[in-house]
Amino acid sequence: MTIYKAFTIAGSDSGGGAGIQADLKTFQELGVYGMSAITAITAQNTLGVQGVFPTSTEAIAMQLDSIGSDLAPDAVKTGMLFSEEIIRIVADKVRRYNWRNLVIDPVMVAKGGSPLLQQEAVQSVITHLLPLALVSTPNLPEAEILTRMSIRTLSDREEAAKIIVQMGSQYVVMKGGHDTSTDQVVDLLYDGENYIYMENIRIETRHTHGTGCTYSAAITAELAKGKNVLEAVQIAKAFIQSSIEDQLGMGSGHGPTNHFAYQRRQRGEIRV
Ligand SMILES: Nc1ncnc2c1ncn2[C@@H]1O[C@H](COP(=O)(O)OP(=O)(O)O)[C@@H](O)[C@H]1O
Ligand SMILES: Cc1ncc(COP(=O)(O)O)c(N)n1
Repeated sequence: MTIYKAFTIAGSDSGGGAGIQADLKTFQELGVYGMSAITAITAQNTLGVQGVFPTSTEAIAMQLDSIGSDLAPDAVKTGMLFSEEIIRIVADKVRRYNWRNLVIDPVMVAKGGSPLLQQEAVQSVITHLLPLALVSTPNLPEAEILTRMSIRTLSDREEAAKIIVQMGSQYVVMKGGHDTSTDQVVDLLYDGENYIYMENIRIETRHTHGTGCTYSAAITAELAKGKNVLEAVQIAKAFIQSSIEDQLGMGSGHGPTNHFAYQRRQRGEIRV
């Protein structure tokens, strides 16, 4: 049996709901071997981010070289990259090791409002990273910052998706979780030609810490197994939907999603 390998380049979340921890749990649940390079350590729980400690650029470059020189990932994702300097190193190594199945989650701000990307680094995401992306997964505020447009209507989303594809990302998944004006969550997948809408009932919950990380990790895991982008996004959507629905209810703030839920449902252990 072939075991496919997925690699996450992201920040550590001590609370275990987002970042590296969410990515590795998701990889494991979806049956791929997980590897990681840590760009920053965050002291974090369901109440917020108490501290951010970027990893040294030397340590980041070495982690990327360790993977690149030996463990050939089948798909790679990026999460919290924090600074322009870190983005440049990551982009350089992605090109050097020819990592093509690349998912960019342009993480900017944690749910509680703490910055996870320095403002001056936004331009490097556009210049250095998006052109390398097979898929990018901005949420609505991130898409607004990347495109410098205000996104209110579905046609605004389509226009913003077009701009992000023009920036070089082959596919864009614009996540709709932040639009709380309806009882649906609407994600949009754009491949440069077709707009595909994915709609789900909005689950009423405060436990959405790490949804974006988990969703992009699930896309990465499925790409690692050889799924095409549409298939990978559809499976990831089912994964994130189950993990929000079957709440763990941990902590007194924004709790983590339930990374066990999707597989437990597949095995019939949780009734839908
Ligand atoms: N309350 C919710 N109910 C159902 N799906 C949600 C909910 N919140 C987010 N999602 C889904 O979770 C994924 C991540 O969404 P989003 O919150 O927009 O991104 P981020 O976590 O990066 O801020 C998307 O697929 C989105 O549709
Ligand atoms: C280390 C780290 N990376 C990313 C996020 C974003 O989390 P979310 O997916 O909830 O936006 C986070 N809170 N912490």
